[in-house]
Amino acid sequence: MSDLLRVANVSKHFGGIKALTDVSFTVRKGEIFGVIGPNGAGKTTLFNALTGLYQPDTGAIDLVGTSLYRRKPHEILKAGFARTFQNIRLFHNMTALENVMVGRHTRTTSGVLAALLHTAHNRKEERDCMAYAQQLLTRVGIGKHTHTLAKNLSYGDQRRLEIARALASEPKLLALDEPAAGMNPNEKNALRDLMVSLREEGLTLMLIEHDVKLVMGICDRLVVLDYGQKIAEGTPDVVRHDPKVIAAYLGGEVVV
Ligand SMILES: Nc1ncnc2c1ncn2[C@@H]1O[C@H](COP(=O)(O)OP(=O)(O)OP(=O)(O)O)[C@@H](O)[C@H]1O
Repeated sequence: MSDLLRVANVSKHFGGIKALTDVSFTVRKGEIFGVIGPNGAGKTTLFNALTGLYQPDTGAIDLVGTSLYRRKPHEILKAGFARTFQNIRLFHNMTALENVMVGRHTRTTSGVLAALLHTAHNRKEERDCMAYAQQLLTRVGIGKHTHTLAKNLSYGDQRRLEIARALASEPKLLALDEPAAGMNPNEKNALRDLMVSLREEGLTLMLIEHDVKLVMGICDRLVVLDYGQKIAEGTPDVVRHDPKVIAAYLGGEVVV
């Protein structure tokens, strides 16, 4: 498998807090790559630093040869790196379909003027965009909620809608920040099936997840953070038997 994302020596400090120190790893094309670690380990800070929400202090971040280091979030999205958020960020008073259509607009070409003038090109693009958004809603399992306002969807469905919106930008890499948080066991199973099928279609996924069983069951490889530093990297089998990981997690027991 070829390398998709190369992260080298990324650090991010907040005043005296070393949220990330010299974190390096590589995500390979077509894998599900987990990022785990205890609370406060730096997982979300890492996603924020990779996707432009935080400016890293040092390091290098490359997505198939394009540097994402200190680029703006919309530039990173356009380069092919989409994400979801730990605290769901949807347009609550817009329908599910409209939320996904917003996500699609990074890949449409009509400018503001064409939209105002309602040109033929603009109308066709909107129709295509709507059809594509509808397909994605079906793809993530909420096709019947097309016209439901985001705020009226169940928690699990809101998380799926976030995934559909991220997919609408046709990313090479999709980072999911705790997608299973608040989901019941059935919803988690559906989410796992969705992630596996996305990988089968060739998408590369990064996953922050507290459900260690889920993450160990689905990830090809993982990186483990503790106090902002990488303490382990490898397959689930390698990671779960790593003494540093065992100590960081449970103070002595093998991780699931
Ligand atoms: N904007 C910020 N300002 C100051 N400190 C921050 C900021 N963001 C994160 N931190 C600190 O950085 C450290 C890492 O936090 P982060 O949220 O990345 O951890 P995490 O591994 O995602 O935790 P959790 O599993 O609880 O979500 C913590 O000590 C946190 O308080």
